[in-house]
Amino acid sequence: MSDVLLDVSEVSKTFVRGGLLSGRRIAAVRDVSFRLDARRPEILAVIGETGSGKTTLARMILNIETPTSGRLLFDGVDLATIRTGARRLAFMHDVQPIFQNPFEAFNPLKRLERYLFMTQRRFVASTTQVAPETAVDEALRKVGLSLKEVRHRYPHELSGGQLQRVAIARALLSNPRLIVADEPVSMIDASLRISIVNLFKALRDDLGISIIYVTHDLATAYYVADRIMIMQNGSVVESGDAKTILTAPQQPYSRQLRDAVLLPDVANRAASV
Ligand SMILES: Nc1ncnc2c1ncn2[C@@H]1O[C@H](COP(=O)(O)OP(=O)(O)OP(=O)(O)O)[C@@H](O)[C@H]1O
Repeated sequence: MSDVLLDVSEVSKTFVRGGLLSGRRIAAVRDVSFRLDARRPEILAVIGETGSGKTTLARMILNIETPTSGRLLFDGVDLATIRTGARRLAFMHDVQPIFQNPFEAFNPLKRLERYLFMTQRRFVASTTQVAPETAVDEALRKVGLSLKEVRHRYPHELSGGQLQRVAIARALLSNPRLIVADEPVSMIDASLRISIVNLFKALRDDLGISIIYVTHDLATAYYVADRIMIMQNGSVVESGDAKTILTAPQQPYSRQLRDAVLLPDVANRAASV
C-alpha cells in the first residue's frame, strides 16, 4: 500500500466546443497538482466560482473524465491503466462519488432498499459471513438512519437531507478510502446541511475516510475542511490549511473567503446550516 492515497500531478483538461477544427478550446483545468496522505485522512475542500473547473477535476479523480495531460495515481496505480471491468470495480471499491442532487441519484419508481441491496451484492464478496440485511443496516446506521426507517420507502418519501444520507450509506457499503463529494449540500435544505457536513467529519475520524469536498460555499468549506484549495479559471490560485487561508489570504478570492466567513450574518449562517 502506498503512503500517498491520491497523487494528482500537473493535470490539465481541455474541452473543444464546436467542430474539431473550428471549435473553441476551453481549458477547464490547468496544471493542477496535489496529494492526499494515506496515513492521515483529511477533508480537502475544493472551492471556486462557477466554471472554475471543480467538477471537471472531481470527474478526473473519479476516473470518469480523462485528463488531456498530467497523471493521477490512486494508491500508486495510474488511473489511465484502469479500464477493464474487474479493475474498475476494484477502484470503485476504494473511491466513491457523492453527487449534488440525491433525487437524481435514485430512480423515483424504485424502493430505496433495492439500491442498497444491489450495491451490497456488487461489492461484498459472497464468502462474507455478514448477512446482507446486517451490512445494509450497519451502513445506514453510520449515517444516522436504519434499514427499518428506509425499508419500503421511495425516494420522494424522504427529505433531500435524508436521501443524501442514503446515498452516503450506499457509498459506504464498499468500504471506500476516498469519497469525492461534488456540491453535496447545495440542493439540501439549509437546516439539514450541517448534519451532512458533520457526517463527513465523522467518516474521517471514525472510519478513516478521506473526503474531497467540492463546493462554492465558502462558509461550510471553512467549517469542515482541514485543507482548502481555491480554483479560478481552471488553476489552483491558493491552497493550504483552512486556518492559514482564512487568517493570511494571499489572493483576492481567498480574501473574499475570509470576508464571507468573518461577516457576522455569514458566520451565523454557517453555524446554522
Ligand atoms: N463536457 C464539457 N464540454 C465542454 N466544456 C465543458 C465540459 N465540461 C465542463 N466544461 C467547461 O469547463 C469549464 C469548467 O467547468 P466545471 O463544471 O468543471 O466548473 P465548476 O467549477 O464545477 O462549475 P460549477 O460550480 O458551475 O459546477 C466551464 O467553462 C465549462 O463550461
